[in-house]
Amino acid sequence: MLPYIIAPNLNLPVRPLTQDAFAEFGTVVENPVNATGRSQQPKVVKANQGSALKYIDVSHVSNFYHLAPSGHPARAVMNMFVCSPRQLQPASSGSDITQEQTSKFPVQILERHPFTPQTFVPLGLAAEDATTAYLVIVAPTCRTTDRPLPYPQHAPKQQRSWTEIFSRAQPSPVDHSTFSSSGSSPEPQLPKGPGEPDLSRACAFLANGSQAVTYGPGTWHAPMVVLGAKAIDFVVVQYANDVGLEDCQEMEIKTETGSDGFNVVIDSARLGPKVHERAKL
Ligand SMILES: NC(=O)N[C@@H](O)C(=O)O
Repeated sequence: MLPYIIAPNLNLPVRPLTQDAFAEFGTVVENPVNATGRSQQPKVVKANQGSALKYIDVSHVSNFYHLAPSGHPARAVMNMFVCSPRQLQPASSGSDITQEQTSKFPVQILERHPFTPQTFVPLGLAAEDATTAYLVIVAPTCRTTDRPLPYPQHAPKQQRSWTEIFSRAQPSPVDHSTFSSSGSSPEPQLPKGPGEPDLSRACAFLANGSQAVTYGPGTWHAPMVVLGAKAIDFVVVQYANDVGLEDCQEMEIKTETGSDGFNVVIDSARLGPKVHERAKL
C-alpha cells in the first residue's frame, strides 16, 4: 500500500507555464526568444560556424545519489514516455454556464525522484497545436511533519560529540529555497528534503508543445497529464540506480467522503476550445 495524505478540499486553477512562475519547482526549457514570463535570460554564445545560438545551461542533469542510503551508484538514463490523453470531469459547482465551460482533473497521486531532476521533452508537438497540451502539477515539500516520512532514511548513526559534529560541518544537502541565479543561467537545484507534499501550496501549469520541463530533484509532481486529441511522446532524461524507493516515491492523495478532494480546475478559455472539447468526459 502506498503512503497517503488526505486531500484538502481544493480547486486549483491552471496558470501558463513560465520560468518565473515555475522557478521554485524546476526549470522550463524553451527558446528564450519566444518565451514569456522569464525575467532572466540564459547566457548565449554563437556556435556552429556562427549559424546557431547556443544558450548555456538552460537546465541541469544533476546526480545526488551520493545522498542515497543504499550507496548504489546511478547512471544517466533516457526513457521514452508515450502519454495518452486523460479525461477531464465536469466541475461540480457553479452555475450551468460555469459547468459548461469548466472541467476538473482530480489529482490522486503525487510522486518524486529524491536524488535526481527529471526532464520531460515533448517530441513533435508544435507550440501552436490547438488540439493537444499538457499539465504540470507540482507541490512544494513540507518542512516539518509529525507523521513518518515516505523517504529513504539513513541508518541511525553512532552518537557523535558536538565538537565532532561542528568539525565536520558541511553545507546542507537539501534546500527549501526558491530558484537562485548567478549571472543569468539557473543554478542546479538541491534535493528538497524528506517531507510530504504541501498541498496548500500546490500549483498547476499549462504547457505548450515548444516547452520541455525539468522537475527539480525531490519536487513532488503528478504523473504526466496530457489533454486533448493525441498522445504525446516525451523523451525523459534523469539519473537512476534501480533501487525502487530511491528512484521514485509515490504518495496517494485520498479523498474523504463528502469532500471534493484535490482538483485542478481548467476553463475552456484557458485550455482552448479544441483541447477542452476532446478532454471532457
Ligand atoms: N512524471 C511522470 O509522468 N512520471 C514519472 O515521473 C515517472 O518516473 O514515472
